[in-house]
Amino acid sequence: MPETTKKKTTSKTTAKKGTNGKVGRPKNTTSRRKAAEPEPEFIRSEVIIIISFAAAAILFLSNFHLCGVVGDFLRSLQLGIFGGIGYVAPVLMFAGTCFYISNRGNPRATFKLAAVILALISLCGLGELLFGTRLGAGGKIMDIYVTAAASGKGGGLIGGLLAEGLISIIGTVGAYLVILVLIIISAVCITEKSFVNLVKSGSGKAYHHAKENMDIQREIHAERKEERRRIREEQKLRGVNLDATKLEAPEEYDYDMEDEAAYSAEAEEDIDVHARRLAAVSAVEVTENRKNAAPEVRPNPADIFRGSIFPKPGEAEAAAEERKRGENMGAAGAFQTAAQAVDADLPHVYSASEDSVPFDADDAVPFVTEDLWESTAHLRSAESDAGAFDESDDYGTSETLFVKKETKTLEEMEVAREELYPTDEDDKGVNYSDTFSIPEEPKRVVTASGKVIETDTEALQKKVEKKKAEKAEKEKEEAGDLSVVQEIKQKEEVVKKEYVFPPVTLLKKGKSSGPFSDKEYRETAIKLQQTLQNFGVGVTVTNISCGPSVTRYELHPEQGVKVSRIVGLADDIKLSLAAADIRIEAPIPGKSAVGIEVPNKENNMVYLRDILEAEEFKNHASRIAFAVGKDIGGQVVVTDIGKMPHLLIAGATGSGKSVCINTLIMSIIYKADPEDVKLIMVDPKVVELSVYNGIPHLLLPVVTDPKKASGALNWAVAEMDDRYKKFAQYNVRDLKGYNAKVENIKDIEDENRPKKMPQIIIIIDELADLMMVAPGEVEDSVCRLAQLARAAGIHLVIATQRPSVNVITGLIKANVPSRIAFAVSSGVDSRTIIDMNGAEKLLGKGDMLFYPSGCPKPVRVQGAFVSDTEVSAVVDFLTEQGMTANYNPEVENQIASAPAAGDAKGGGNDRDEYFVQAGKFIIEKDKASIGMLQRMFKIGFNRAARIMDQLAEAGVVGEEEGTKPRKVLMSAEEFEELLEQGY
Ligand SMILES: Nc1ncnc2c1ncn2[C@@H]1O[C@H](COP(=O)(O)OP(=O)(O)OP(=O)(O)O)[C@@H](O)[C@H]1O
Repeated sequence: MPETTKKKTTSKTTAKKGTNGKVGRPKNTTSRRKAAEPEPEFIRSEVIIIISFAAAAILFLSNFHLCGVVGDFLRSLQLGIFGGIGYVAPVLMFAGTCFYISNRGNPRATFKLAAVILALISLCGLGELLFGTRLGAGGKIMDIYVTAAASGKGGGLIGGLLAEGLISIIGTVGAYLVILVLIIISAVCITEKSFVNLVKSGSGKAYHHAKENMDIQREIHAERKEERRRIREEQKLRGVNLDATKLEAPEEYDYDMEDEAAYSAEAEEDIDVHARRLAAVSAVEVTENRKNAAPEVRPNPADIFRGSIFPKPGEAEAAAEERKRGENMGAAGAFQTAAQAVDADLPHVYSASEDSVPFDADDAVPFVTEDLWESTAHLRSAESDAGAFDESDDYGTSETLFVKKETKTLEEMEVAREELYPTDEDDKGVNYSDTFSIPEEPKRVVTASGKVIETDTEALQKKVEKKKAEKAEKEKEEAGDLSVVQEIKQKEEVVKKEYVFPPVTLLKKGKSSGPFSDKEYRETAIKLQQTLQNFGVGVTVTNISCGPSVTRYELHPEQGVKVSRIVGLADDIKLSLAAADIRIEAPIPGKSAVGIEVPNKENNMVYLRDILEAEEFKNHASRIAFAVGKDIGGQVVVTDIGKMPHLLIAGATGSGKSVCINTLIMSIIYKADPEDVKLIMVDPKVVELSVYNGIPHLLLPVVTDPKKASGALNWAVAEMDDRYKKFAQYNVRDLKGYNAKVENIKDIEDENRPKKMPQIIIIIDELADLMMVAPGEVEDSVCRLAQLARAAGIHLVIATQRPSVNVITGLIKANVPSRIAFAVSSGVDSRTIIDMNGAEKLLGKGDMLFYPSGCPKPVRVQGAFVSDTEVSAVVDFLTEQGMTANYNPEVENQIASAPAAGDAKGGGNDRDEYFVQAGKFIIEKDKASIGMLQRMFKIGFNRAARIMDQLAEAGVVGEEEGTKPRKVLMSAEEFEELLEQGY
């Protein structure tokens, strides 16, 4: 009985509490309590952190015997449990506590904390394996604790348990492996960085390093080749018949190995050099026999190394033949052939070469030994006597003659090359006249093959001098030009800073939308069905697509239901759903359903960053991809401006046009290099696009003056014509073809080489302002560009808030096939933009009907949003990186010098060409109105006003009278008279 009473009392109290808490208490008390609620939680966290800090400090200091008896006990406890890790355990514990408290409730933080604990345990295990004392047979686990507590070594009790356990199961090596794996796993979990990628990037770097080395090798190889070619040419100048001296190393063999793979080429090269040098050594002997016949002709050092001069008569031919036979043998064959040529003289040296196939660059080195040098000493001395080989020359020493195996590093290779070819001071040229004396009198020169050539020395001397003078003059000229060229180049270099794409982190990321409320959509669908049913229209809702700002319900009408009946019930549906506005798409293109678009209760913004990060944008092939927004199904919409090829954006003020243009420009900034895409921005509103001034994509500063704008359009027309001429010249059809062709041109040098052309996008924010100033001209330019510029890679993006027919004229409309309609006030405006109703039902704030060319019907899209702050951040990033605009002065000048719009036909102070007609018209109508002139002659306000002033000056009309029209002061006859007088 007492128990029952107690229960009752409890329940009563609970009930009371509930009542008091929720309803009974006055409102202000509740709100005060709500405000006070976070306090206990906050205080608790603070207290825990402070206490854990104090505990950690005591534990830490204990490790260093700073906390008395208790401290000593704590020390032995920590070291006994964690071993060496015990020294840092208090710090880790404190950090862990703080981390846990600040991330309470976050499962990811808990997971990370677990990973840290795992790492701690694994480290203890590793410490024990490395520094701990092993338990022998019969050893107790507590022995580890005692040892660790005393010495602080190893991994303590935890490490001991882990290490001993693992060793007993999988042995010591296994234990190491498992513990390392555990450490790596915990590191991956803590850092969330991929270990595999780390290894990959490491090996990638090694690969790149090797590749770079290979490239350098290749360059050196090319340099050598060039050097030899030059030396050969110089030799020709000296009058030595190379045809006759090329017997040992004919050109096609020696120098025409253009296409070999770099490494094998290098190997062949080395082998080749050895072979030729050896042949040279043998040639020395031969030369001795000829000494009397041609005493003055000394071999070019380079030729000695090539082994091309003075082979034994007949031997060279044999070698050439041999080589022909063994052409496919590659370097090894070459080496053998050369070796065979001297084999008879040096059998003891070359015996090693017999088993040298397959041949290898490294293998080649030992063949040319110091022994060989010693053994050929007699030959050299003979040659040196003959004056054909001088040891004192820097090319003749044993160190330089042989390429040693040690000359492997790049610098050493370079040094060796310098030594081998001392004449290689490219800039100075090869000065043979200093090295070799040219005979005073005509001489008979005997070439290697035994040919006798009569050389006219004087002529030769003159030739050399002439060549030298020519060269000096050329150098002088070049030096003169150089400063200018350098200046230009420097400028170009400054400008050609590599474009760094701004990081997407500069943009705001959208929050993930709340969970899809299935129930709510179902209810709306049922309501829809019910409403239509009430009017006798049977439909079934077949699909619901939920977009960022509207949801589309797809209805399938029953047999015999007319689509027009559903459309006619739009207002009733609106009423029953209590929706601000609905749009009916009847039928949905490509579906046998009618779509009813109902605005969402909550409008989810589509942030530009979300679209830029989407695969659709990232993987889009076009450089001028435009991140439009998300469609009704929440799918990312990305389009190619190049395919549009021109775009008209129209909508009432505040509907989102400027934001749309910003997203378009930002898409280009994030996708295209300024080398490939250039922008021209026309912003008569001044404030909208000026923020972009300075970005590298701009071809000229943002044009804010409407008069200059028509100049910019005229420039674009001229550029388009120019491009077409170039296309015709290169026989291509469009920009893509032209750029591809230009890229493949190889035979034209850099300066004259035609440059690749960028795509140009002309963005006009407010066409109406331009059309006011110079309607005729602007319309003409826009139409010309729109008709023809697609293939030339010039695209127009035109925005206007006045979708009236005198701004978006029929001509412009016909030539700008892609449209974006934002919210407009009437169906008439909607029809002006997209030739159908619908835009008047849009919700504003980026809600658009996107109607690209080739699409049968417009698609409803919620435009991406980018704020002015984000735009500024991106522009600042580009300018801070030094990527500023390199405005084209040519374009600027052209635009500045273009006649101001409106003046084009009028001309300065002169009488306007419409003066006479305007005078007659005004007299005839007896009404002097500027607007009337504008309409009649299809001219801008400025021009019409100027004509009126001229008429007033001539006395045809009176002075201005405020808002009243001017008086007409002349009759038709009087005006005729005036004209006859030559006015
Ligand atoms: N895609 C969008 N998502 C969300 N809000 C948007 C979006 N586009 C525009 N808005 C909102 O609408 C406002 C007006 O946009 P915007 O300045 O682009 O209009 P506009 O059509 O250019 O107007 P005007 O013709 O007067 O310059 C913006 O400040 C912004 O708050």
